[in-house]
Amino acid sequence: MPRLAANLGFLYQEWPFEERFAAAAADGFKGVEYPVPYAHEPAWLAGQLRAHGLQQVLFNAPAGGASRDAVRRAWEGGWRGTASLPGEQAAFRYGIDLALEYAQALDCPQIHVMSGINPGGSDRDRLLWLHNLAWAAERAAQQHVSLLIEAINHTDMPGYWLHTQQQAHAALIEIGHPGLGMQLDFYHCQMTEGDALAQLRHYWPGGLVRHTQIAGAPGRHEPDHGSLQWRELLAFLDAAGYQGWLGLEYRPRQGTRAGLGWLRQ
Ligand SMILES: O=C(O)[C@@H](O)C(=O)CO
Ligand SMILES: [Mg+2]
Repeated sequence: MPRLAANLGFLYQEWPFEERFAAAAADGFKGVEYPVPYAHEPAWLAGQLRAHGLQQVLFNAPAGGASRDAVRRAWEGGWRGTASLPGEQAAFRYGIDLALEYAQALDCPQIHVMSGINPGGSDRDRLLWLHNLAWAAERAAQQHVSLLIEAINHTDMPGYWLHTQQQAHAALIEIGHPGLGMQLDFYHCQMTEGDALAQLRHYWPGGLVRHTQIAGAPGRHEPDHGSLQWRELLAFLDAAGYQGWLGLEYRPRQGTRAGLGWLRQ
């Protein structure tokens, strides 16, 4: 079984965000991830991690905005990253630098960089995306932080630029920066490509999968609800010697603790 990280943006919603660290630690988690840390000061978040013996495994670069206030409002305002968006390069660079500040404070080795809602984006937008990622990867590497990209399905996030594994891997190979890797979310993969296990088998040899996330598909509930071959996926990662984390990024059907039973199966 890979190391498991509780995604505090999805799990433990019975508790206010401020209390989710304690709740996750009480259930035995050693790692946490969440998409949006920017409503809290890095020192406070670092204190929570220390107090509860947790490791910060992943968080997202800002979804948008070129100031602290704008960053705090970005997710609610519908932004989902700026990496492929023309006219947003100032926000993109501001966001990367802010994320790197948080990564230092939280001792977090990797950051997810979202590409943005860009339906019908052009070849030029693709070049911008690659250019932005290359710039950001180099900047992050100076601080020993890796950047990750994740394909997100269009049912949950219509118009999201990066939505297939093929698109992600082609971009990573083209950029060729060692500090850039793949966040393979089995839920999104199952929703888009239909067979997450086949995709994992296909792309694993490229060595670009650095982080994984899981939820049942469809529904995005516990992994044992739906068509995801979660046992086979976990067995594959074990057999392949996967050293990364598996983020539990699902909406529990009837409470987080009641829903942890699939892990004991
Ligand atoms: O899958 C997801 O939704 C997340 O991993 C994320 O970072 C964007 O919402
Ligand atoms: Mg995900």
